[in-house]
Amino acid sequence: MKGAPLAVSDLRVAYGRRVIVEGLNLAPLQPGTLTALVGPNAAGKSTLLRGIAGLVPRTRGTVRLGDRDLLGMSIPERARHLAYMPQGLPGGVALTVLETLVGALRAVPTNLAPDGASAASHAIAVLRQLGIEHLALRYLDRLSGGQRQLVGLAQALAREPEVLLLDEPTSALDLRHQVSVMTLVRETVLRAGLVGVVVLHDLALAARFSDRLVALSAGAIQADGTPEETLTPDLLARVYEVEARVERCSLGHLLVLADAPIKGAA
Ligand SMILES: Nc1ncnc2c1ncn2[C@@H]1O[C@H](COP(=O)(O)OP(=O)(O)OP(=O)(O)O)[C@@H](O)[C@H]1O
Repeated sequence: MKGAPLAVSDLRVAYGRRVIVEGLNLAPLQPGTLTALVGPNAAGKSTLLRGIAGLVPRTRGTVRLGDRDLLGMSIPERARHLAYMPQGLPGGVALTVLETLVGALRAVPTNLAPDGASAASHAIAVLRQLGIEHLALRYLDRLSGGQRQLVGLAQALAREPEVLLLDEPTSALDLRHQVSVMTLVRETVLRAGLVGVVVLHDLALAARFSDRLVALSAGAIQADGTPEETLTPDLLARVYEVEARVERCSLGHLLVLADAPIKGAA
């Protein structure tokens, strides 16, 4: 079990002069919990995730893991603590899935994979967990969108970092894989005591698998609480500009039913 909280304070993330997130504070994200980040298109969810990951130049504010300053670290040092899965894997990579994973593991050695042979067997084990070990020797740029997304997730999970940041890990997946991937992410976060943050558009998935649900719009936090606290018709009207109902299915999971866009909203 690992275990330091992640605290974000007074964060400012900008692309050149275009400020997307300003003065953002997040109450500490606890180890062993999964937080879903939701909000409309262009709300700033990916930007916030990239800012926390230290991937946007000149990001200001503090991102602390326990008493360690993540933004003040060098990139390799930060990579020992944090894994970030972007929305899409870069294209044009003439490597097999296994080579990609072993390369990622060898770039930041951990005690999970201290040498080449153990990196390969650990990589295969992670592929197996995701049900994609049959893709190990396939070339990355010849995979389907969903298969590539699963490989991206395998890369992020393989290192079992203390902080796991996933940007829309299920957007290209079919129903079965959406549920299996979110189950695996949640189990990994709980078992290894990781701080997990996942950007999701599917509010039912977000509600079902997260402990905490943060809603963002215009680069600012609009609600932050348990899924039940955050997902209210009022919040959905304010943030998504939609008339919606929040109900429970026969298994007790929250469902969001969007009825109509609110007239006059953009
Ligand atoms: N590299 C970039 N350079 C300049 N502006 C950017 C860049 N990336 C994103 N933006 C802008 O930042 C704003 C927030 O984008 P971001 O991708 O963070 O939103 P998001 O909430 O993740 O959206 P979506 O749900 O559509 O993926 C948008 O207005 C977008 O146009």
